[in-house]
Amino acid sequence: MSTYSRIHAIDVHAEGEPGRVLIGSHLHVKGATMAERLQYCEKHLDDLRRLLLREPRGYPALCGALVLPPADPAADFGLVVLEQGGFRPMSGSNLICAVTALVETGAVTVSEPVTDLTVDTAVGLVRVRAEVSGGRARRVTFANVPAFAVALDHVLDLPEYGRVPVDIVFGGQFFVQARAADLGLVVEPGAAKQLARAGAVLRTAAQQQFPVAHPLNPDINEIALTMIHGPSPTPGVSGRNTVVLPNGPVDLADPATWTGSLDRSPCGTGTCARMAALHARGELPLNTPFVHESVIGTTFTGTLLDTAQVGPYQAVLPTISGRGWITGFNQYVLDDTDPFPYGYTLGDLWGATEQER
Ligand SMILES: O=C(O)[C@H]1NCC[C@@H]1O
Repeated sequence: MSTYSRIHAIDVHAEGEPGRVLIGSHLHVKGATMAERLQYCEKHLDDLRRLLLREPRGYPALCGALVLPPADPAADFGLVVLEQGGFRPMSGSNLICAVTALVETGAVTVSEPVTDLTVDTAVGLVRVRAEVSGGRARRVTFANVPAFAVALDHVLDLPEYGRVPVDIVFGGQFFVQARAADLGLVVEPGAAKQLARAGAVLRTAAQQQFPVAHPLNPDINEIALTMIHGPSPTPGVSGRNTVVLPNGPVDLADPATWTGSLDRSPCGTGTCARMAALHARGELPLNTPFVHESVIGTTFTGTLLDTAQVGPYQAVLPTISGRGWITGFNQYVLDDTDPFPYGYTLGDLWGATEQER
């Protein structure tokens, strides 16, 4: 007789970006701090991440949010983010997905018209304000951890694209950010494949050519994502961007591996990082709304509230505001006879084929 493991998840999207939210998972994630718990997930829960995000249960654009008890008693819950590239300390869209799921299922104490929450993450506490009416989270605004520019206009050497100036910036994760025009691209849905391709090259080259480490948490030391940005023709919008998430290993010598998946949302951590770069250039003052549009036309609104110091870096304190919608209440199953307990990827949709059993 075969047996099943069952995993309950609430599927949500934040301005188009899907996040599979795990609440009450009963996972014993060990660690005195969220930074230690993130490391525990990396060491012990990667099978679960792959099972949920890959085929046949997941798809390349899918992310996830693991809701945990907070390590800091000042917080309401702890958050560890699951992406195709690995576990992550923070994510704007996934935080909005988690808050939407928690509020709308009554898993946190909800008050209308505003529910205030504090989220414990591996990079610090994040204060959240959810606008709630009729039991629904209509809008989620969060005050992110400090964002800062590590380098502006650093020139990367890229195969095919040549020498391209980039910003290396932190907004809850480390980003390499480049202008679309410098890659011969525009940020439009019709260019999705070319944007994903360029994003994969930029991230891999940045990882090889520009080591990073967060001054307060040196274990956060990976350029996780690429942002490609440009102007927007939409009235009232400050700029358009897409973030490229890896969904398989990339080899700069093998163009067949230059793939990834585009963030369907305007990317919360990426927008914070982008605002930090603009502020460092004197192009975005404090208290000025920055409306960032995704490749599918959804928006997050960011604002810089103040400045701060993070180790040697001049930082800014950003807020991001956006909306989430529940798309499903699901129970995923792993049968112990299933030949793919870690899921799998196939090169038609993904960066690489991986069918480890
Ligand atoms: O909003 C964000 O921050 C993210 N969306 C998917 C990739 C990033 O984590």
